[in-house]
Amino acid sequence: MDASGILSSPATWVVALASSLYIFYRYTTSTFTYFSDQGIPGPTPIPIFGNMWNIWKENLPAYDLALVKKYGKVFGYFDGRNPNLFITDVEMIKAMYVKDFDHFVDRRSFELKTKVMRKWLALMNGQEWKDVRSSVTPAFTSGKIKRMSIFIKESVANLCDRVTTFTEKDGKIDAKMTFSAFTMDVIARCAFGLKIDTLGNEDDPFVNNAKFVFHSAANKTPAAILPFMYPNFVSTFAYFTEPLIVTKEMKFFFKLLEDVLKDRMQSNEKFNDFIEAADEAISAFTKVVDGKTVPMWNRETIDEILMGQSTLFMLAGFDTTATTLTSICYQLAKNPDVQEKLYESIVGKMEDYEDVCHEMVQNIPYLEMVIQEVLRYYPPAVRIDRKCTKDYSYDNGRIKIKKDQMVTVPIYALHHMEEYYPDPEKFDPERWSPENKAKRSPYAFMAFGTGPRNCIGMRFAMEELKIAVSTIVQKFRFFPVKETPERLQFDDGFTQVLQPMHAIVGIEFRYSN
Ligand code: HEM
Repeated sequence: MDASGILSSPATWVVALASSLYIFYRYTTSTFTYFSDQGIPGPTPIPIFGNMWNIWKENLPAYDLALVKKYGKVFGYFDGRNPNLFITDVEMIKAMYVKDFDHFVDRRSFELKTKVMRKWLALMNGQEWKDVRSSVTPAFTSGKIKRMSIFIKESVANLCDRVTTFTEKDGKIDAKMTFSAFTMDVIARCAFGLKIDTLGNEDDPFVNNAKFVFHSAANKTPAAILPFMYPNFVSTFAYFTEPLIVTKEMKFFFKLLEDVLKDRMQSNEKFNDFIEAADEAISAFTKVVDGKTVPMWNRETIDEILMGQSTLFMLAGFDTTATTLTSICYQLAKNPDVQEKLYESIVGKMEDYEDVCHEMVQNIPYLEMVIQEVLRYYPPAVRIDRKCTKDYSYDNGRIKIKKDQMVTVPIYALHHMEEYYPDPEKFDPERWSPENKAKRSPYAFMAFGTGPRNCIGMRFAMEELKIAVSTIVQKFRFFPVKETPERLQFDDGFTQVLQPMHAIVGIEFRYSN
């Protein structure tokens, strides 16, 4: 038979198809003995999906907790064909996220090519990440945050007006909606230099575009897990895949910032916001070339880095902080003793101050304890990960981690482990008294991550939370109403940030108001 005869034979096509399927099958399953060869337990993976089949329909916090309960503190998991070691062992967390950080500098990344997003700190790798992180860090010093606290206070004043209206009209609030409007207002002011009436104006393009960016329906479809299972596919076919991530709503914010930066170039005004602080910090970052100290980047690159961090500020800071405030409000409604004790602590501190301000919120131990317990109970980021950048061995070779392997800490599950937090489903701020805190490893609390790649916005977030809580708890009292759920529920789906649902609580003015 000649070549054309062979090609047209059905048998050839059957063999070719069967061989392709076999090769594909082998490709998607060839890694599946990676953990069992090391004696590490874990759920059984299936071809193509690994352990991620149906995860987009799950409730991620409950899913992770069930895995930890079943397989223990160290287990193997597969994102598609990619091994991912899940750890809730505090010594391992310390080793990989802090002590041997130089093996785990990177986070999972999708190598985006789109301008601005490719400069997002959260997605950058290696030396580039180190440079940008070092250059942006001075924008988050206590002094810079104090300057930005003025904007937070203005937004809190708007929040109180809005809550007053709800109190008079309905006697209850939808906490997530109310606090989302507030955190968006803070971000518009601090990261975009804009004073928009976010709280009152639902038609504002800033609000509408942000809503779309944050409430992507894709989290509940298999599309959400594609970049996790096959990141190289997403990078290789970036032309087709990136428009799914870089939507026109996202581009709205890039354009907005570009315009803000252009305006600022022509102005000598001082703004005291994040853009200004970050611009100063990034522009001042230097390198040494031929013995001479010169700026690290040219103006064009500085603008791109700046826009990257401002848009990331919005993505990383909006929902996380709104979810935390919602959870605080819910727990105060459900725990009146805690609420009263918090009220007394804040009012006691106010004796030395005319108004809630940066200095006033710095040292209120019980406020800190309540926020810590809320972040323990409901950590907004469900999981964090690191990518191994150089082969690594733990505990004298008992566990081997190869370059490119992922290591994940399921934060929600870690925070609900009996071993670290006895009676973990009990909301108890006393866990954070200095004596109780000293008994526990600091690595059992990961709400802001840990090590050199932890949350860069942590101090800003804490400032925002403390100013908002200190102000509203003095004026209002929260309590459960018939719509308040027995347990706070979170939306299903492969979401990176907890999404509280039906967080309706009653609200009344304090008598002293
Ligand atoms: C309650 C509020 C917040 C929580 C719970 C939170 C939590 C986290 C967590 C868990 C991480 C990963 C850390 C790790 O991998 O070790 C992270 C990273 C990050 N967060 Fe936050 N965050 C909050 C607010 C903010 C705010 C307000 C900003 C911006 C000002 C921000 C900016 C970032 C950035 C840029 C990163 C990536 C850092 C890097 O890769 O170097 N976050 N955050």
